[in-house]
Amino acid sequence: MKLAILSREPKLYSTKRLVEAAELRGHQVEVIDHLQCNLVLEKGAPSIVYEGRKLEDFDAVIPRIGASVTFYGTAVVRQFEMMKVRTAVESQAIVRSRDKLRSMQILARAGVGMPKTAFTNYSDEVLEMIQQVGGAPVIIKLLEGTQGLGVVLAETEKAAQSVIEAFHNLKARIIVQEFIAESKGADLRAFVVNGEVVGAMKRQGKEGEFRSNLHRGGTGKLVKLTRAEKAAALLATKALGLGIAGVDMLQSKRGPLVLEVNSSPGLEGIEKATGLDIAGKIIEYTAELSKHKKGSKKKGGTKSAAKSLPDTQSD
Ligand SMILES: Nc1ncnc2c1ncn2[C@@H]1O[C@H](COP(=O)(O)OP(=O)(O)OP(=O)(O)O)[C@@H](O)[C@H]1O
Ligand SMILES: [Mg+2]
Ligand SMILES: [Mg+2]
Repeated sequence: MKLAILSREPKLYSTKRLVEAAELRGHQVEVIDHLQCNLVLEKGAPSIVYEGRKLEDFDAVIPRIGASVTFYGTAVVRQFEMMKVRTAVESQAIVRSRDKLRSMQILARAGVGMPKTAFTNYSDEVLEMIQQVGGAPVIIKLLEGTQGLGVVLAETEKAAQSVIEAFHNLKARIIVQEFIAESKGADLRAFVVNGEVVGAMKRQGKEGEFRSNLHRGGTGKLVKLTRAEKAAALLATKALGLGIAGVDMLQSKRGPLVLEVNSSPGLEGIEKATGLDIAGKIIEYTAELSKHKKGSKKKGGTKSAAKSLPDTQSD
Protein backbone atom coordinates (compact mmCIF):
# COMPACT_ATOMS: atom_id res chain seq x y z
CA MET A 1 0.00 0.00 0.00
CA LYS A 2 0.93 3.63 -0.26
CA LEU A 3 0.78 4.88 3.29
CA ALA A 4 0.90 8.34 4.83
CA ILE A 5 1.84 8.76 8.47
CA LEU A 6 0.47 12.02 9.74
CA SER A 7 3.05 13.23 12.19
CA ARG A 8 4.73 16.50 13.01
CA GLU A 9 7.91 14.77 14.05
CA PRO A 10 9.65 12.29 11.72
CA LYS A 11 12.35 11.78 14.38
CA LEU A 12 9.96 10.66 17.12
CA TYR A 13 10.34 7.05 18.20
CA SER A 14 6.73 6.21 17.26
CA THR A 15 6.98 7.76 13.80
CA LYS A 16 10.32 6.11 13.07
CA ARG A 17 9.05 2.72 14.15
CA LEU A 18 5.94 2.97 11.98
CA VAL A 19 8.04 3.93 8.94
CA GLU A 20 10.44 1.07 9.64
CA ALA A 21 7.65 -1.48 10.11
CA ALA A 22 5.92 -0.32 6.90
CA GLU A 23 9.09 -0.49 4.83
CA LEU A 24 9.95 -3.89 6.24
CA ARG A 25 6.62 -5.14 4.90
CA GLY A 26 7.25 -3.67 1.46
CA HIS A 27 4.92 -0.69 1.71
CA GLN A 28 5.59 2.75 0.31
CA VAL A 29 5.45 5.22 3.19
CA GLU A 30 5.68 8.97 3.64
CA VAL A 31 5.61 11.07 6.80
CA ILE A 32 3.36 14.07 6.32
CA ASP A 33 3.15 17.00 8.69
CA HIS A 34 -0.58 17.59 9.00
CA LEU A 35 -0.07 21.22 9.99
CA GLN A 36 1.59 21.84 6.62
CA CYS A 37 -1.35 20.42 4.68
CA ASN A 38 -3.67 22.82 2.90
CA LEU A 39 -7.19 21.55 2.43
CA VAL A 40 -8.91 22.41 -0.81
CA LEU A 41 -12.66 22.08 -0.98
CA GLU A 42 -14.84 22.19 -4.02
CA LYS A 43 -17.85 20.27 -5.18
CA GLY A 44 -17.05 16.58 -5.45
CA ALA A 45 -13.29 16.99 -5.51
CA PRO A 46 -11.69 17.39 -2.10
CA SER A 47 -7.91 17.55 -2.20
CA ILE A 48 -4.87 18.19 -0.05
CA VAL A 49 -1.91 20.28 -1.09
CA TYR A 50 1.36 19.58 0.71
CA GLU A 51 4.68 21.23 -0.04
CA GLY A 52 3.28 22.53 -3.31
CA ARG A 53 1.94 19.21 -4.61
CA LYS A 54 -1.37 17.45 -4.49
CA LEU A 55 -1.44 14.34 -2.32
CA GLU A 56 -2.68 11.55 -4.50
CA ASP A 57 -3.03 7.77 -4.64
CA PHE A 58 -2.66 7.14 -0.93
CA ASP A 59 -4.37 3.97 0.20
CA ALA A 60 -4.26 4.67 3.90
CA VAL A 61 -3.21 7.10 6.61
CA ILE A 62 -2.14 6.56 10.19
CA PRO A 63 -2.93 9.70 12.17
CA ARG A 64 -0.55 10.61 14.98
CA ILE A 65 -2.25 13.80 16.06
CA GLY A 66 -0.99 15.61 19.14
CA ALA A 67 -3.54 16.84 21.66
CA SER A 68 -2.65 20.48 21.03
CA VAL A 69 -3.53 20.30 17.32
CA THR A 70 -6.67 18.16 17.44
CA PHE A 71 -8.77 20.71 15.55
CA TYR A 72 -6.60 21.02 12.45
CA GLY A 73 -5.20 17.52 12.60
CA THR A 74 -8.63 15.93 12.57
CA ALA A 75 -9.70 18.22 9.72
CA VAL A 76 -6.82 16.80 7.68
CA VAL A 77 -7.84 13.24 8.56
CA ARG A 78 -11.43 14.08 7.60
CA GLN A 79 -10.21 15.41 4.25
CA PHE A 80 -8.41 12.10 3.59
CA GLU A 81 -11.64 10.30 4.49
CA MET A 82 -13.50 12.45 1.94
CA MET A 83 -10.88 11.42 -0.61
CA LYS A 84 -11.79 7.80 0.18
CA VAL A 85 -8.46 7.08 1.81
CA ARG A 86 -8.70 4.60 4.68
CA THR A 87 -7.58 5.78 8.09
CA ALA A 88 -6.34 3.62 10.94
CA VAL A 89 -8.24 5.92 13.33
CA GLU A 90 -11.26 7.86 12.13
CA SER A 91 -11.38 11.62 12.56
CA GLN A 92 -14.60 11.57 14.55
CA ALA A 93 -13.21 8.96 16.92
CA ILE A 94 -10.18 11.16 17.59
CA VAL A 95 -12.43 14.15 18.29
CA ARG A 96 -14.62 12.04 20.56
CA SER A 97 -11.71 10.63 22.55
CA ARG A 98 -10.05 14.04 22.98
CA ASP A 99 -13.05 15.53 24.75
CA LYS A 100 -12.73 14.12 28.27
CA LEU A 101 -16.28 14.89 29.35
CA ARG A 102 -17.84 13.49 26.23
CA SER A 103 -15.70 10.38 26.18
CA MET A 104 -16.43 9.62 29.83
CA GLN A 105 -20.14 10.01 29.12
CA ILE A 106 -19.84 7.55 26.23
CA LEU A 107 -17.81 5.10 28.35
CA ALA A 108 -20.25 5.30 31.26
CA ARG A 109 -23.16 4.66 28.91
CA ALA A 110 -21.37 1.68 27.38
CA GLY A 111 -20.98 0.15 30.84
CA VAL A 112 -17.23 0.64 31.16
CA GLY A 113 -15.98 0.71 34.77
CA MET A 114 -14.47 4.04 35.83
CA PRO A 115 -13.65 5.93 39.00
CA LYS A 116 -16.63 7.98 40.10
CA THR A 117 -16.09 11.37 38.47
CA ALA A 118 -17.75 14.78 38.73
CA PHE A 119 -17.66 17.67 36.25
CA THR A 120 -18.98 21.14 36.89
CA ASN A 121 -19.28 24.52 35.30
CA TYR A 122 -17.26 26.28 38.02
CA SER A 123 -19.96 25.54 40.59
CA ASP A 124 -19.77 27.17 44.04
CA GLU A 125 -21.01 23.96 45.59
CA VAL A 126 -17.53 22.60 46.02
CA LEU A 127 -18.18 20.49 49.10
CA GLU A 128 -21.10 18.82 47.39
CA MET A 129 -18.90 17.92 44.48
CA ILE A 130 -16.37 16.32 46.79
CA GLN A 131 -19.13 14.38 48.49
CA GLN A 132 -20.61 13.28 45.17
CA VAL A 133 -17.50 11.21 44.51
CA GLY A 134 -17.38 9.77 48.03
CA GLY A 135 -15.52 12.44 50.03
CA ALA A 136 -11.78 12.95 50.67
CA PRO A 137 -9.26 11.83 49.65
CA VAL A 138 -10.10 12.85 46.10
CA ILE A 139 -8.20 13.35 42.88
CA ILE A 140 -8.53 16.71 41.16
CA LYS A 141 -7.48 16.88 37.52
CA LEU A 142 -7.04 19.66 35.08
CA LEU A 143 -9.06 18.73 32.03
CA GLU A 144 -6.24 19.84 29.78
CA GLY A 145 -3.49 18.16 31.79
CA THR A 146 -1.10 15.60 30.43
CA GLN A 147 1.89 13.49 31.55
CA GLY A 148 0.65 13.63 35.13
CA LEU A 149 0.97 17.40 35.40
CA GLY A 150 -2.22 18.90 36.72
CA VAL A 151 -3.25 15.81 38.69
CA VAL A 152 -3.56 16.52 42.41
CA LEU A 153 -4.30 14.18 45.28
CA ALA A 154 -6.15 16.09 48.00
CA GLU A 155 -6.04 14.09 51.21
CA THR A 156 -8.58 16.08 53.15
CA GLU A 157 -11.83 17.81 52.40
CA LYS A 158 -10.27 21.17 53.26
CA ALA A 159 -7.33 20.66 50.91
CA ALA A 160 -9.67 19.52 48.14
CA GLN A 161 -11.85 22.54 48.65
CA SER A 162 -8.97 25.01 48.36
CA VAL A 163 -7.51 23.33 45.31
CA ILE A 164 -10.87 23.27 43.51
CA GLU A 165 -11.52 26.92 44.39
CA ALA A 166 -8.07 27.92 43.21
CA PHE A 167 -8.55 26.17 39.85
CA HIS A 168 -12.03 27.67 39.49
CA ASN A 169 -10.61 31.13 40.12
CA LEU A 170 -8.11 30.59 37.34
CA LYS A 171 -11.01 29.52 35.12
CA ALA A 172 -9.29 26.18 34.68
CA ARG A 173 -11.63 23.30 33.96
CA ILE A 174 -11.26 20.37 36.28
CA ILE A 175 -12.77 17.05 37.20
CA VAL A 176 -13.09 15.70 40.70
CA GLN A 177 -12.59 11.99 40.98
CA GLU A 178 -12.76 9.26 43.54
CA PHE A 179 -9.22 8.31 44.65
CA ILE A 180 -8.48 4.64 44.03
CA ALA A 181 -6.03 3.86 46.81
CA GLU A 182 -5.77 0.15 45.97
CA SER A 183 -4.03 0.87 42.69
CA LYS A 184 -1.00 1.91 44.79
CA GLY A 185 0.55 4.33 42.35
CA ALA A 186 0.29 1.95 39.41
CA ASP A 187 -1.86 1.83 36.32
CA LEU A 188 -2.27 -0.41 33.30
CA ARG A 189 -1.86 0.57 29.68
CA ALA A 190 -3.53 -1.78 27.24
CA PHE A 191 -2.63 -1.25 23.60
CA VAL A 192 -5.53 -2.14 21.33
CA VAL A 193 -5.33 -2.62 17.58
CA ASN A 194 -8.32 -3.73 15.54
CA GLY A 195 -10.36 -5.03 18.46
CA GLU A 196 -7.49 -6.95 20.05
CA VAL A 197 -5.16 -6.24 22.94
CA VAL A 198 -1.75 -6.50 21.27
CA GLY A 199 0.33 -5.57 24.31
CA ALA A 200 -0.02 -4.37 27.86
CA MET A 201 2.18 -2.88 30.53
CA LYS A 202 1.89 -1.98 34.15
CA ARG A 203 3.33 1.39 35.05
CA GLN A 204 4.46 1.90 38.59
CA GLY A 205 5.11 5.36 39.97
CA LYS A 206 8.37 5.98 41.78
CA GLU A 207 8.28 5.56 45.52
CA GLY A 208 5.90 7.86 47.34
CA GLU A 209 4.26 8.96 44.09
CA PHE A 210 0.61 8.19 43.30
CA ARG A 211 1.08 9.06 39.63
CA SER A 212 2.46 6.27 37.49
CA ASN A 213 3.36 8.39 34.45
CA LEU A 214 6.68 7.46 32.87
CA HIS A 215 7.32 11.20 32.55
CA ARG A 216 7.04 11.47 36.34
CA GLY A 217 9.65 8.80 36.90
CA GLY A 218 7.40 5.74 36.69
CA THR A 219 8.56 2.49 35.12
CA GLY A 220 6.71 0.22 32.72
CA LYS A 221 6.74 -3.57 32.83
CA LEU A 222 5.17 -6.25 30.70
CA VAL A 223 1.97 -7.52 32.28
CA LYS A 224 -0.58 -10.17 31.44
CA LEU A 225 -4.05 -8.72 31.69
CA THR A 226 -6.91 -10.54 33.34
CA ARG A 227 -9.93 -11.39 31.29
CA ALA A 228 -11.86 -8.52 32.90
CA GLU A 229 -9.08 -6.05 32.13
CA LYS A 230 -8.96 -7.11 28.51
CA ALA A 231 -12.70 -6.88 28.23
CA ALA A 232 -12.75 -3.38 29.73
CA ALA A 233 -10.05 -2.17 27.33
CA LEU A 234 -11.85 -3.58 24.32
CA LEU A 235 -15.25 -2.26 25.38
CA ALA A 236 -13.84 1.23 25.91
CA THR A 237 -12.07 1.20 22.53
CA LYS A 238 -15.18 -0.01 20.76
CA ALA A 239 -17.44 2.51 22.46
CA LEU A 240 -15.25 5.34 21.21
CA GLY A 241 -14.96 3.81 17.75
CA LEU A 242 -11.16 3.68 17.74
CA GLY A 243 -9.20 1.32 15.49
CA ILE A 244 -6.08 1.91 17.59
CA ALA A 245 -6.09 2.94 21.23
CA GLY A 246 -4.08 3.07 24.41
CA VAL A 247 -6.44 2.39 27.28
CA ASP A 248 -5.34 3.45 30.76
CA MET A 249 -6.91 1.62 33.68
CA LEU A 250 -6.55 1.36 37.43
CA GLN A 251 -6.83 -1.95 39.22
CA SER A 252 -9.39 -1.76 41.99
CA LYS A 253 -11.42 -3.94 44.34
CA ARG A 254 -14.34 -3.65 41.97
CA GLY A 255 -12.36 -4.54 38.86
CA PRO A 256 -10.59 -2.45 36.23
CA LEU A 257 -11.47 1.24 36.13
CA VAL A 258 -10.76 3.10 32.90
CA LEU A 259 -9.10 6.50 33.30
CA GLU A 260 -8.81 7.47 29.69
CA VAL A 261 -8.47 6.24 26.15
CA ASN A 262 -5.72 7.68 23.94
CA SER A 263 -6.20 7.80 20.19
CA SER A 264 -2.51 8.37 19.30
CA PRO A 265 -0.82 6.24 21.96
CA GLY A 266 2.98 6.37 22.04
CA LEU A 267 4.94 3.30 21.01
CA GLU A 268 8.18 3.77 22.88
CA GLY A 269 6.98 2.93 26.40
CA ILE A 270 4.95 -0.09 25.37
CA GLU A 271 7.48 -1.56 22.93
CA LYS A 272 10.35 -1.16 25.37
CA ALA A 273 8.38 -2.59 28.28
CA THR A 274 7.01 -5.55 26.37
CA GLY A 275 9.59 -6.19 23.65
CA LEU A 276 6.68 -6.53 21.22
CA ASP A 277 6.46 -5.25 17.66
CA ILE A 278 3.42 -3.02 18.16
CA ALA A 279 4.32 -0.87 15.13
CA GLY A 280 4.14 -4.01 13.00
CA LYS A 281 0.64 -4.76 14.30
CA ILE A 282 -0.50 -1.25 13.40
CA ILE A 283 0.93 -1.52 9.88
CA GLU A 284 -0.62 -4.94 9.31
CA TYR A 285 -4.00 -3.69 10.47
CA THR A 286 -3.78 -0.59 8.27
CA ALA A 287 -2.73 -2.65 5.24
CA GLU A 288 -5.73 -4.92 5.79
CA LEU A 289 -8.02 -1.88 6.07
CA SER A 290 -6.64 -0.38 2.87
CA LYS A 291 -7.67 -3.45 0.91
CA HIS A 292 -11.27 -2.54 1.59
CA LYS A 293 -11.71 0.79 -0.09
CA LYS A 294 -13.79 3.29 1.79
CA GLY A 295 -17.22 3.69 0.32
CA SER A 296 -17.35 0.19 -1.13
CA LYS A 297 -20.26 -1.87 0.13
CA LYS A 298 -18.32 -5.07 0.55
CA LYS A 299 -17.04 -5.54 4.05
CA GLY A 300 -14.04 -7.76 4.14
CA GLY A 301 -12.34 -9.74 6.85
CA THR A 302 -11.33 -6.77 8.94
CA LYS A 303 -13.25 -6.39 12.14
CA SER A 304 -12.79 -2.68 12.45
CA ALA A 305 -14.05 -1.40 15.75
CA ALA A 306 -15.01 1.77 13.95
CA LYS A 307 -17.78 0.00 12.11
CA SER A 308 -20.13 -0.31 15.04
CA LEU A 309 -20.23 3.11 16.54
CA PRO A 310 -22.89 3.56 19.17
CA ASP A 311 -22.38 7.30 18.98
CA THR A 312 -23.09 8.15 15.40
CA GLN A 313 -23.23 11.88 15.84
CA SER A 314 -21.50 13.12 12.74
CA ASP A 315 -20.79 16.55 11.43
N1 LIG B 1 -8.70 8.38 40.48
C1 LIG B 1 -7.43 8.01 40.65
N2 LIG B 1 -7.06 7.25 41.71
C2 LIG B 1 -5.77 6.87 41.88
N3 LIG B 1 -4.76 7.22 41.08
C3 LIG B 1 -5.05 7.99 40.01
C4 LIG B 1 -6.40 8.43 39.74
N4 LIG B 1 -6.38 9.17 38.63
C5 LIG B 1 -5.11 9.21 38.21
N5 LIG B 1 -4.30 8.50 39.02
C6 LIG B 1 -2.85 8.32 38.85
O1 LIG B 1 -2.31 9.50 38.29
C7 LIG B 1 -1.76 9.26 37.01
C8 LIG B 1 -2.06 10.43 36.07
O2 LIG B 1 -3.45 10.58 35.88
P1 LIG B 1 -4.13 10.70 34.45
O3 LIG B 1 -3.64 9.64 33.57
O4 LIG B 1 -5.58 10.80 34.64
O5 LIG B 1 -3.60 12.12 33.97
P2 LIG B 1 -2.45 12.48 32.95
O6 LIG B 1 -1.51 11.34 32.80
O7 LIG B 1 -1.90 13.82 33.32
O8 LIG B 1 -3.24 12.66 31.67
P3 LIG B 1 -2.94 11.97 30.30
O9 LIG B 1 -2.96 10.49 30.58
O10 LIG B 1 -4.03 12.48 29.46
O11 LIG B 1 -1.59 12.38 29.86
C9 LIG B 1 -2.42 7.96 36.55
O12 LIG B 1 -1.62 7.29 35.62
C10 LIG B 1 -2.58 7.20 37.85
O13 LIG B 1 -1.37 6.55 38.20
MG1 LIG C 1 -2.30 9.35 32.01
MG1 LIG D 1 -3.86 11.11 27.67
